[in-house]
Amino acid sequence: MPWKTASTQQGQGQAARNAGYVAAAVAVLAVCAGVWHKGATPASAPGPGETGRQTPIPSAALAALPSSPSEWRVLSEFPRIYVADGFLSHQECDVLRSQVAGRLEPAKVVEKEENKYDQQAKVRNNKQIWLNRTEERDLPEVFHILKRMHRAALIPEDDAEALQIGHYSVEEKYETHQDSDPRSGVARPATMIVYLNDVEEGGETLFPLSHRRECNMRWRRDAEGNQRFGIQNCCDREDLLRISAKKGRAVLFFNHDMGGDRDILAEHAACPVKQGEKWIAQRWFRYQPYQRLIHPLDARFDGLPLVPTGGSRELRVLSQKAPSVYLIEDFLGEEEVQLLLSLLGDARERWVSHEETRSSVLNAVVKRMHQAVRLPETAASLRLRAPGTREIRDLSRKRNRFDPSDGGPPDLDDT
Ligand SMILES: O=C(O)CCC(=O)C(=O)O
Ligand SMILES: [Fe+2]
Repeated sequence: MPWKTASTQQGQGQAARNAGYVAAAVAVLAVCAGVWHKGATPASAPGPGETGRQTPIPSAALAALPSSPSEWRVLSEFPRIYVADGFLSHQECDVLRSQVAGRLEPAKVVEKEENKYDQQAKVRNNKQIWLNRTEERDLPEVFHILKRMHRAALIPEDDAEALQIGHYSVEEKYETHQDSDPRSGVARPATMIVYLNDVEEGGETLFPLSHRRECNMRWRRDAEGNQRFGIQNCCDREDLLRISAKKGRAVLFFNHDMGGDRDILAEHAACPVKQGEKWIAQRWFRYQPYQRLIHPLDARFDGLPLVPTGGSRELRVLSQKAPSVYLIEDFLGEEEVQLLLSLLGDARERWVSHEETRSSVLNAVVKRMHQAVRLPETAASLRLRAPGTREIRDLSRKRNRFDPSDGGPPDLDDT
């Protein structure tokens, strides 16, 4: 296992330790601003509880709103790519699609060259719309989805471009590209895509990772001598990370590394749809407020736990920035708390590792912690002490490429 370092210190009685660990089932995540925000946070950025907030939704109305029971799976740590099935309900997918209402227009790319239209069609030939401020702010179904997207990415609600709804017909695609181009002043540290329908064939989101050169926008001859352009060379390859479009499935990926620089490995593409059509909702997250939209508070997920959340292990936002503080209830089960206490034994403090303990429970807890803060497993070691804390340190750039023979993501190619 990549996380390691073990040391023991003696002292402190069992009773005091137990008291300290009562809090262990609740995790408070303070996400270091330096990890997520490159440069200073603008002073004008509104935070929770500041002016502009609307009245919280009454608790009676909350029960009717769907929660997000989906678990995030880690597909890649460098770059960080996550997937959650059922992130949106089918009904929510339909609500987003219905916003399009005949407004689709050809999608554009940041382009500096002449002959823009041809170039664009070669790179990207699908259609899309951007929701407007009013739709994002005033439609409860929409803003609840947006709030959930931001909680999942651990990014403040106003740090994003408008939601896009995209559509691909047969043969429509988007060649390999990066979502972020800081040199042109377009820094999009993370992206979330939610598929709004099942695609019959094709239409996967492809991450070539270390095979980028084999998939870039050039003509190549395949084994049968056929000329194939760009991602046509890669979209049928079983050895590459391809995520098939399943209704409600979300993909979250980070376009910048943990130091804030654009990560070339986050390059990706939309494979051509072969049969059927493809609908997506896409959020491009920013480092700073972009639209200056303030969403109403939702007592299930904003602020201290006064109302029960929609489900166990839901993330509650205590503070969105400076610092970002999140709370997760029922983070550990009783059995897990007992296991951690037993690993501590008589020691006052102890660093524990999977190598040393061979504990599958510990392994699962550590993985869950990393998943919760959207950080690679190599980025920390687990220190047990009263009260229990998890330290994030050693942000080494150890590569952990997608390897299908490694267990990989289960059935991601099934539609
Ligand atoms: O549709 C997809 O799978 C990817 C879309 C995409 O990467 C984009 O629009 O930037
Ligand atoms: Fe993209």
